[in-house]
Amino acid sequence: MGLIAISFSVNENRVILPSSMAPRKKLQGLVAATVTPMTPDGQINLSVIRQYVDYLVSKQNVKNIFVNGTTGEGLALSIQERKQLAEEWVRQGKDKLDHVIIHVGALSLPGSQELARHAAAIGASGIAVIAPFFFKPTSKDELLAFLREVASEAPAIPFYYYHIPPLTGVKIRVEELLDGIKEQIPTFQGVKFSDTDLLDLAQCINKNGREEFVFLYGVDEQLLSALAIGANGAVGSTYNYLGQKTNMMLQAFAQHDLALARKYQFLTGEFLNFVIKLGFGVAQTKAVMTFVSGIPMGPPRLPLVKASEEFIAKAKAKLDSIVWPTN
Ligand SMILES: CC(=O)N[C@@H]([C@@H](O)[C@H](O)[C@H](O)CO)[C@@H](O)CC(=O)C(=O)O
Repeated sequence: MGLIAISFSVNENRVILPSSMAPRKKLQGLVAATVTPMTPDGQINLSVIRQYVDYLVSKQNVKNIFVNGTTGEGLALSIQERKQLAEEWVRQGKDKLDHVIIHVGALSLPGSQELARHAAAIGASGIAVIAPFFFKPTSKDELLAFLREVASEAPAIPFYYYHIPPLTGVKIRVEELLDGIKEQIPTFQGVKFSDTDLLDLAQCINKNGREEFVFLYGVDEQLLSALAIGANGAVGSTYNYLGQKTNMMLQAFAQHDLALARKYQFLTGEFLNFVIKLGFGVAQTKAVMTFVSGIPMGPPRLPLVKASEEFIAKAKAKLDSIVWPTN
């Protein structure tokens, strides 16, 4: 990361990352959507984040993270907690990670702006924002206006739109949103596309070019299809514990070994298909990540409830039973 030395007793207006310090390496490949570790009594647990970073880098070969997103329960955290987590991830990621993207979306514009200023001040590599989803934008212009007001609070770091209509209910097509977006948001860098509408994604890539913007796909079980139409990489929950396997898929795809790439995708799909049938979400991701990494991720926050012991036993048995290609 292009970080400057900063003090972490953060006065958010004190340190603004100049554009020359922004990371030069384009965001691509895998980005782990981190879970937020919590103590058994439901407080955020910053003490394991260092271990978490080391685990991602050394065991999963994943050097990009997306903090406080869906998997990170960002919308279930207080502004203060989100800032503390962002600071700790940036601090622990320094000299180890390539990109630390902080999700700063919130239901209120001032909340989102405050988080955007904070992310810039602590040296995050970029920010991402979902569409507000209680009072929803009903048109491209309304959504763009909200995003612009957030992005302008962090004018020196890249901005990504986080498209996740299954959760936000905001179904404005990204193809439409991107038309002329650079004039409105000069820092606009790309999209985290967490939807199954591959026609929309394909149109975005076709019209804008994957060289100009970055397109990161967010439905892990369908990543190979997105790569085929030109996605630059992916942000997702499974890269926390299947990052190394998915990296093998990316490598096979890059080497035009489609048969091998498919094998990896089918096996990831076999696991996800199995757990989705059992009931799979953020709580279950925390449980899987706990048993795979050995790092205690703790329970989710209400209204989510922790995964059952039955789920954990079945998911573990399934994952252990998968025979991955040896190449
Ligand atoms: C709805 C949802 O949580 N989607 C996940 C996926 O990684 C998802 O867990 C995976 O594809 C399994 O279905 C990501 O797109 C979310 C994400 O990247 C985030 O945490 O911000």
